[in-house]
Amino acid sequence: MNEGLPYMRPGRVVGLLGGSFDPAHEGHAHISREALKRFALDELWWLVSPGNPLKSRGPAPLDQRMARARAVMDHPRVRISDFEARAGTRYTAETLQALIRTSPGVRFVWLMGADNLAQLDQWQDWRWIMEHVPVGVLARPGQRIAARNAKAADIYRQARLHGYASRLLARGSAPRWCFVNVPMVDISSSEIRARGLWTTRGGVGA
Ligand SMILES: Nc1ncnc2c1ncn2[C@@H]1O[C@H](COP(=O)(O)OP(=O)(O)OP(=O)(O)O)[C@@H](O)[C@H]1O
Ligand SMILES: O=C(O)c1ccc[n+]([C@@H]2O[C@H](COP(=O)([O-])O)[C@@H](O)[C@H]2O)c1
Repeated sequence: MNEGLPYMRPGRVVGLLGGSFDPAHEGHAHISREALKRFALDELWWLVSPGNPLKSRGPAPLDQRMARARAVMDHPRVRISDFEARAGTRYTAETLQALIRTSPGVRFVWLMGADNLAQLDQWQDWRWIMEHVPVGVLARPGQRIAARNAKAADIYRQARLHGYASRLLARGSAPRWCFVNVPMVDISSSEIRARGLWTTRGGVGA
């Protein structure tokens, strides 16, 4: 049972971009295209979260966030998935365990923007994540210093792969992570919400 995700042959490399996507925007699409190239991914799956465990405010309804995500990211190698809601997982470590169980032999890479690297040490079982899944981090405006000072980056400094070798990220075993300095797109979901372009009940604002 793969909870709605496609069958992937063992050995294929799948990047996972988890997020609230409340709403999805061009920044997500941009880092996805960059990640496909920079980390030599075969596919990339957006995991539209039922809700970030660290955020107190609940996001817009999942079906509306999924619909917006599909409209923003139309790419033959990117899939938009509600795997976490289907599998009943919320924490990333649990989600990764479920994915590894359902897709044996597939090489997963966890992807995130630099802001999330700075907070990674607050995630549930974050060391398990680092020890089991390679992590690709993409530059985000204003987050360079926070990412550089991240506790996770310091603890796992020996496991860091240089940006120029990013295409090898999934070719070795964890712990292994890589920060890539991609061109940056300065946009966030919170800014879109603040401008009233996405209502808290979902959908495009009036
Ligand atoms: N403009 C961007 N540049 C780089 N990474 C980004 C960008 N926007 C989002 N990301 C990354 O995409 C993932 C999902 O992001 P998320 O859905 O939380 O969007 P967000 O814009 O960060 O939302 P919010 O403003 O509500 O925190 C996270 O890993 C985040 O770091
Ligand atoms: O597992 C955790 O403890 C955890 C804590 C915070 C965030 N995450 C995940 O990080 C991803 C980005 O979250 P967000 O809300 O910043 O888009 C999303 O997949 C979340 O489920 C996971």
